[in-house]
Amino acid sequence: MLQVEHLSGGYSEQNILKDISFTVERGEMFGILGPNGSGKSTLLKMISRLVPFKTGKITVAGRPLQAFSSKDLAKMMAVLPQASSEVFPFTVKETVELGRYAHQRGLFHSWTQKDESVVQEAMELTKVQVFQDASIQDLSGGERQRAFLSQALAQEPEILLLDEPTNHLDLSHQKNLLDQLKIWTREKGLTVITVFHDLNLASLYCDRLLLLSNGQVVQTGSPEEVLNESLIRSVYHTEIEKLPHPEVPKPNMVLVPEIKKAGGALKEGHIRKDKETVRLESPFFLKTILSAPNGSGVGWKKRFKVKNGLSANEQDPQAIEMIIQAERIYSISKTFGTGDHSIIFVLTADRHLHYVHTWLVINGHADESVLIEALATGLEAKEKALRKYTRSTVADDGLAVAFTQTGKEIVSARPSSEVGETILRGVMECVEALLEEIVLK
Ligand SMILES: Nc1ncnc2c1ncn2[C@@H]1O[C@H](COP(=O)(O)OP(=O)(O)OP(=O)(O)O)[C@@H](O)[C@H]1O
Repeated sequence: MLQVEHLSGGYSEQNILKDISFTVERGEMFGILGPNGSGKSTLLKMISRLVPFKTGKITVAGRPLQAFSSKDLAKMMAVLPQASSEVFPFTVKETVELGRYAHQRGLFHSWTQKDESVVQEAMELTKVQVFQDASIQDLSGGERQRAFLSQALAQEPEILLLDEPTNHLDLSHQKNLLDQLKIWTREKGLTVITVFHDLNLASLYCDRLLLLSNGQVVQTGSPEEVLNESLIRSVYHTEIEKLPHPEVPKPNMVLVPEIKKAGGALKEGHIRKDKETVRLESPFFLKTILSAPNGSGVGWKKRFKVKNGLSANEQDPQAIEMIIQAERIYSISKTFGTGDHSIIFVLTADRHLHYVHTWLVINGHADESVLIEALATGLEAKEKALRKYTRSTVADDGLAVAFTQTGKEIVSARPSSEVGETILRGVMECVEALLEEIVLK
């Protein structure tokens, strides 16, 4: 539908865009990303012929861009520019009606039934009919954005060029707009080329992305290919992490603020014990993965508690609570390693080992995969130790692995890794110590 080949040019002698090439297929939703000033708007302006290019070629539906008359080009593509505070004092409906200009014929442009129905439909889709008689100057930023989108749709284009279309829109209007555009690409074959600042919206909605930096293409491809963690970090010069979206197979990029560096190393001194409870109070949040009968999952927690089933429940979203149905709780804690290279083991049980809850507090930094590895290794360690020493049946035990997310970067917690071996050894020694504790008391 659109072919851009070796495009270069700018506003003066100096080229803003340098040797840009890409193609966009009919019915595709194509996103343009890049830092401020990288040339995204300039690229849209060259495609819509608002800014001439110096060298290269743009082909639209098989024809060179220059070969289109202004009216033919307006029927082919509509542009929603970056929101501006300067607008003419037209009503919303008059503004949308301007979108029909290219479709009107004859010297005395007559307004047809078709024009009216297209305008009504465009207003309906963008939900601006309610203020169709209001002056566009009196609308909020988001309402204006929708009115101009309505104007672009009234043009009935084959290609829609959008410059940050979700700017000024609240969450539900962002979603409605992008969902609607996606439906049009699928059902009507509309081609959408859109600039995005929000990497996650681009990831969710675009079929392919183009990443610009200093007027040059850094990468084109699927969201998975373009939203590469190290590439995004180097282009945007910022700390970012890539996670899978929880519901759809698209990457989700999350900013990592500098304040997250708060923290430190935890010690056994943070643990408090008595006959009915064992508590660990961390002064900062720990990244925690939990496998427990009353709920498993990943989250940030500060307090860890094992209590006997006789005391009252506390609803504390920052806490992990495990229960032992016995009057007396036996516990053991040990530290392996030193300082910010250490693991604190805390095991709690009842006299008959019907319940053996395990906490592994790891002074170190782990990504999602290491978190999962540590949990799996912890489960394996506990099963091995308990099978060797005591029980053969599986009980309702809880296992929590918590990382301080400061200090050493842990690259693996599989059983064969250094951390994995420590987990296997530590759990075994703690089970032995726990048995001694029970026998002695
Ligand atoms: N009309 C103009 N005359 C001269 N230079 C311009 C003009 N418009 C933009 N530029 C320059 O061209 C470069 C690219 O601007 P452009 O607006 O295309 O970037 P962008 O990627 O869209 O940025 P942003 O994310 O901030 O909207 C910038 O250095 C900008 O200063």
